[in-house]
Amino acid sequence: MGDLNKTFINKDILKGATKDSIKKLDFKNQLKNPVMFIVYVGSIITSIISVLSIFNITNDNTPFTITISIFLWSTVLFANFAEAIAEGRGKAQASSLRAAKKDVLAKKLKECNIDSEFEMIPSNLLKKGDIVLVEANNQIPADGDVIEGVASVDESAITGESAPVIRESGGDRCAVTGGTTVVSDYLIVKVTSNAGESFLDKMIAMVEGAQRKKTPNEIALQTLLIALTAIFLVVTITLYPFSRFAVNQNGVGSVVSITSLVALLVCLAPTTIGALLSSIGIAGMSRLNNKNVLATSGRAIEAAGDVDILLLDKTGTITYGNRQASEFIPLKNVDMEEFVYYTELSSTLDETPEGRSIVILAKKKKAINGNYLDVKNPEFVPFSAKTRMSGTNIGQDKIRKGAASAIKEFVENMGGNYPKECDEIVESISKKGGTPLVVCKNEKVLGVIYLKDILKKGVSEKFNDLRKMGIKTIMITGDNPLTAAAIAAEAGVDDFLAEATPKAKLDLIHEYQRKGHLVAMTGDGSNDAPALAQADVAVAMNTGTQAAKEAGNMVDLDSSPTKLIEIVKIGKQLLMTRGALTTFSIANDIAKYFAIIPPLFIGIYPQLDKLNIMNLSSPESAIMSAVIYNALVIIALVPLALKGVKYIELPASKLLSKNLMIYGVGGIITPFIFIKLIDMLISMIMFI
Ligand SMILES: Nc1ncnc2c1ncn2[C@@H]1O[C@H](COP(=O)(O)OP(=O)(O)OP(=O)(O)O)[C@@H](O)[C@H]1O
Ligand SMILES: [K+]
Ligand SMILES: [Mg+2]
Repeated sequence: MGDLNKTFINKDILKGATKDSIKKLDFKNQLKNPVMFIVYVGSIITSIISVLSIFNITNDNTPFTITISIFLWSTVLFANFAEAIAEGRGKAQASSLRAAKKDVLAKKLKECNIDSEFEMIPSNLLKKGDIVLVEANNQIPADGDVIEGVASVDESAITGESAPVIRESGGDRCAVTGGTTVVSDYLIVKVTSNAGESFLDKMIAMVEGAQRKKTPNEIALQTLLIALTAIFLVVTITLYPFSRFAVNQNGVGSVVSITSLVALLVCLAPTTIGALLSSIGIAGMSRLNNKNVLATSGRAIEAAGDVDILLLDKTGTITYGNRQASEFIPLKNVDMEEFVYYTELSSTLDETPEGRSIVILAKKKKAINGNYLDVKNPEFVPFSAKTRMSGTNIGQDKIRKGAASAIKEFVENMGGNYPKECDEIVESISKKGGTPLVVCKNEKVLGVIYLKDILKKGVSEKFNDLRKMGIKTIMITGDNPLTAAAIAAEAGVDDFLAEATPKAKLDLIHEYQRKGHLVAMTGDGSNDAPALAQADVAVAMNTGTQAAKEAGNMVDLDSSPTKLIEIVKIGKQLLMTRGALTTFSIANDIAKYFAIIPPLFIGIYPQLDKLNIMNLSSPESAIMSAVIYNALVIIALVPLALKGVKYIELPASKLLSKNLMIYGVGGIITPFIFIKLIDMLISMIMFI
């Protein structure tokens, strides 16, 4: 994200996180994480016992109790720290975004025209529906839609991309973002969001994690962790009367102390994953931000890990989306002058980029032909993705331009016939990947406009990578099948759907979802919005319309059609990291079991000696070592939780067995080694 802070961790983040881990000690905050709450309560209990034993009110082992109490508090603090540091990275990103969000004076117009009267008002007082004029070198004061003008806009404050982009009224590139700057010309903008609800505000809230909700997967895992903890809680509590009973029966040993039981509970509970769970999620979000993608839903990031179908809009997504008129081709019996006249007439009021480019080309031609447009009361018929045409009515005459199939139907409905010659021109343009627009006057076809568009750079290799990841790519376009086929071949997508209406796009997604696929969709236009709203992972291009951005659950600031590769990797990595750390955490407990149970009960049941394979120096030292290890392992794993486990391209089953090997077996062995080492260290210290 451009000037967003991309550093993994720096001094300020560390400092802030340290402070926050203490702030997070408050009761209400601790309650949010039930597994860690148990440790929190345990810390309080052992602290009280420590105080009581210092004043000899109880006859507990004072150094032992104090040590346990210190390390239980550390466990809680380390868990807080893990979460705080994950949030800290987001906060650092947010503060550099805030720097882009300056209040400016806006020229609020009385009417929608450049010569209108205006008043200067601070941008934070602008409301939805206000109309503002933004001239060259001025910052756009709020999010909005361009209703007049074409200008280049510097969006680097948000995207980090230094090359200015074109923003213009009418088409899929009419949305502007508050905080960006007009570089040349002027724009008249209708404000679409109130102060405090802008895209930048939302971005800031997102990267700060303020809006992060737990995903269903996370909730399911947390429920499992709580259940495990509850079982251990019951087991531990019953051990107390049990040990009392056993001591009375056998007449040997001593009753297990409350401190030891608390320690046992904390060691058995899945505290490692409990402490790191939320930071894994926040870090995933952060990694996505670093790739210039903003996600409004954590669930979408997880879904991205399992996506197997990607639908892409053509114009504006796979191509740059500035379809420009490049050639006029009249039919044989129509002369160029007449054709140019009607082409311009069909587009004079068409505010789409296509329409405007047609007028520009017509004006160029007219400079040669010297033909002037002079009509009374034209009635404009705007373009819609459903009719796939636009035009002008003058008196009885209906002049139209649009997709060949749409014009064919129009002409035939009016009793005309659609000439074969036109089909041939349309075909030759389409085969080159161009968009043909057929022009007609009532029932008579006049000729064809050739609209050119350019493929975004480097897409075809990237689609190859998606294929390797097992993702099928399908381009969907309102264009005709031949144009679609040409662009599909050039871009290297697996399949395409042509002449798609917004509803057809939506239906296609429904169909795949019904068959059990997880569907991602990338699009930029208002006509993509319904499909984006339905897709499991919906990436809107930043260059796209407000409607598309609102319907999606992610915005790609780079407007790259292949950004999904990165998104999928981050999604997979997030799921893998969570799985790996859960496995590790639970495997760890097996070793702790062997470390703690034998020394705890050996006094009562000498037979337990056989289980004492770790041969730790004393029961107290064994319990302390297990608790210290349990605390330190959280800190040790923070970097892994933040960075994520390494992503490798392997089939899911192989990946699972590989991870089970590393984190499962590793999780059993590691604590044996470290608990033994800590125990040796403790007995050395005691000896000194
Ligand atoms: N201004 C216009 N006037 C008349 N017809 C148009 C205009 N713009 C586009 N068309 C026609 O309508 C078709 C659908 O355009 P639309 O922009 O809705 O496509 P889409 O569904 O967004 O897919 P894509 O983004 O790939 O074009 C175009 O292929 C073109 O033939
Ligand atoms: K534990
Ligand atoms: Mg489009």
